[in-house]
Amino acid sequence: MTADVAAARDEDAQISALEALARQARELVDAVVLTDADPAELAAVTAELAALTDRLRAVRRATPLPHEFGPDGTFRHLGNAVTGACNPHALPLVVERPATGGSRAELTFRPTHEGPPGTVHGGVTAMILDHLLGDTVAAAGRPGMTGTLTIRYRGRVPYGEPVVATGAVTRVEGRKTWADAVIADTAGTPLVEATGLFITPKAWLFPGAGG
Ligand SMILES: CCCCCCCC/C=C\CCCCCCCC(=O)SCCNC(=O)CCNC(=O)[C@H](O)C(C)(C)COP(=O)(O)OP(=O)(O)OC[C@H]1O[C@@H](n2cnc3c(N)ncnc32)[C@H](O)[C@@H]1OP(=O)(O)O
Repeated sequence: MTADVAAARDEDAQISALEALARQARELVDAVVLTDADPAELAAVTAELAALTDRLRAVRRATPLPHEFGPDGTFRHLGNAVTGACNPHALPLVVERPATGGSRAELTFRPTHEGPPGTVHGGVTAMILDHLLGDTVAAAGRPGMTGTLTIRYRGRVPYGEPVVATGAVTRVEGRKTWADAVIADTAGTPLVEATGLFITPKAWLFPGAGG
């Protein structure tokens, strides 16, 4: 085994272990939101969690996991707030890019995403749509930063039930790209609609230009 292959296997093992930790941390958050344990039990669990937090902090990175190209050549950001498999905060959203164009994701929100009673928080759905729009423009070869994001909340988004998010580019002009996205129920009824204007930074047109 060459040193390169050994290093790649070490990295794979590190990432798999981090993904497992992030999944468990999501389970923990869900358990916290729904627990009905008594105060003594809550205090005991809190003390154990404080000890675990100290153990993780003992070996600390300076920054979250980087944006990078994975072993299969595709772009990945394992620490991303929306898609990052190693980020407990992430849903995580798994985005597909259908051959017909645009982006698509099936997702199920959890009680931890609740805003109004029985309804997913509007900021959470906006975050998902922002990311899906960003992926949609990137899939069209026009990666960009969100310039504006307009949301129309048409119906309550439930948690605990699958919904589908889809996005498509609608217009391009110079470094600007507009796209629409929607979260719909499985019957196709739109619940939240979004329009975004994305601006491709000059540096991304000519990577390395720095401007
Ligand atoms: C090597 C490439 C690597 C790429 C890798 C990507 C892979 C992707 C893969 C997977 C998908 C990931 C998906 C992520 C999705 C998440 C997206 C977010 O959450 S983004 C965070 C929130 N947004 C910000 O933080 C922006 C902060 N703002 C800025 O950085 C700048 O203001 C920026 C880039 C938006 C524009 O800066 P300027 O200097 O390039 O723009 P100027 O030259 O001033 O303007 C150009 C034109 O755009 C208009 N413009 C600029 N900003 C605007 C705005 N905010 N709203 C409307 N128009 C704007 C201007 O009026 C101008 O228009 P006129 O040419 O005159 O017609």
